[in-house]
Amino acid sequence: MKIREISPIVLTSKEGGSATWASTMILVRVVTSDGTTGYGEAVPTLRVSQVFRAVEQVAKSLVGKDVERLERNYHDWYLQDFYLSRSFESATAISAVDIALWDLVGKELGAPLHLLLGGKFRDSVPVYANGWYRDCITPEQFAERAKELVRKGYKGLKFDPFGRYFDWIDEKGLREAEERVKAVREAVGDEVEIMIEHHGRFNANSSVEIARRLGKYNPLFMEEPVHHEDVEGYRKYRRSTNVRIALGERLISLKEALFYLREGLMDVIQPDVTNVGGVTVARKVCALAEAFGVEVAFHNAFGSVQNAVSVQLASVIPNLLLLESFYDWFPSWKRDLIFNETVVEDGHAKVTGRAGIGVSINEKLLEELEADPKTLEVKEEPVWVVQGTWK
Ligand SMILES: O=C(O)C(=O)C[C@H](O)[C@H](O)CO
Ligand SMILES: [Mg+2]
Repeated sequence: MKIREISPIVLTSKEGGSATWASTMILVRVVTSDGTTGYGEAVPTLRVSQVFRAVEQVAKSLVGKDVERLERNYHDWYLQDFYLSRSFESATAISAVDIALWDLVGKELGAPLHLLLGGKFRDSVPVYANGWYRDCITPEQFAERAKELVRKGYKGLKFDPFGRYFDWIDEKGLREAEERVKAVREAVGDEVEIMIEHHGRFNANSSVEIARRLGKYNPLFMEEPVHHEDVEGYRKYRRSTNVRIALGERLISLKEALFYLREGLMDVIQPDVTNVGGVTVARKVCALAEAFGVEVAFHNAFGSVQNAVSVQLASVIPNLLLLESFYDWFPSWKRDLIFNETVVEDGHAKVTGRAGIGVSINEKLLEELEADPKTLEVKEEPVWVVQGTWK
């Protein structure tokens, strides 16, 4: 099949998500010469209109090419884009197109993604919850909400207890964070995994102090404790703490993943299929991580197409730790968009057998939700915030 058209589509709705960025999805639709349609998803937390334009740029290099030549298509994008390939917008654009191409190959062969990738290693995917603590401020509110998750069957939950602090944190911030983490730990007991999200926003001194205060609550991992590009900071954090480190949601290429793996800076890698280079690159990152003895916990925070693909990828790799899931905290339109096909039951996501990415798209709803990208710039809040915690 030939690629006939590649179109970016921005979706939003009045029903907001756990933050401004979570109220939007950027889809990419690829239509082939025989009229088949495939879908991918790009990162919505950035400059939405620039991502939109970046997808149009990818279309210039791939329209007319063979759908099935997945590696070759990624290479042809790099050939055209290599001078700017460090651009996050460009990486998320090719990632979204790559996902749509895998969707199309699966539809052409009548095979779900997990079969194209070598078959299921597990029949369902263990997930942890994120996005659940919107408007939780006090330790009691965090604890109450955490108990609700356990009642729903979740065995892992992640949260950012640091409110508005950025780069450094003072005693007041440390105390508030510790009270929240302590309350959650006491609410869920020792059997439930808790993960501490830092959103890559602290300097190493602050993060080391945070680890000293919160390590006693046995977090499964400390996520992005320092700024992503602060390699010396990560080295200092690594030699100064004994907690497990997770990072990876900002990785935008295989070579960048290799750099962090070779430095030994993480115990858990969190590639995001919508920015690391799609399925084509995500599966290579997982294999590389396996060789380094690093476990995978895909970043999975945006929309229901990304979620569907991440469930498929998580079902096939041997070194999966857990898959992140906002699924139960999506605005309902995100679940309706894929006919709610990837429900979470008892802390596990179902692995569907539908051809391609494993879900179908509600085209009627898609038309209703389509928005003008220029109207969706995230203005007032930092992108890490979960609604209501930004006080
Ligand atoms: O889900 C995570 O791990 C996140 O860090 C969520 C982020 O706030 C989201 O991806 C926006 O950057
Ligand atoms: Mg994160």
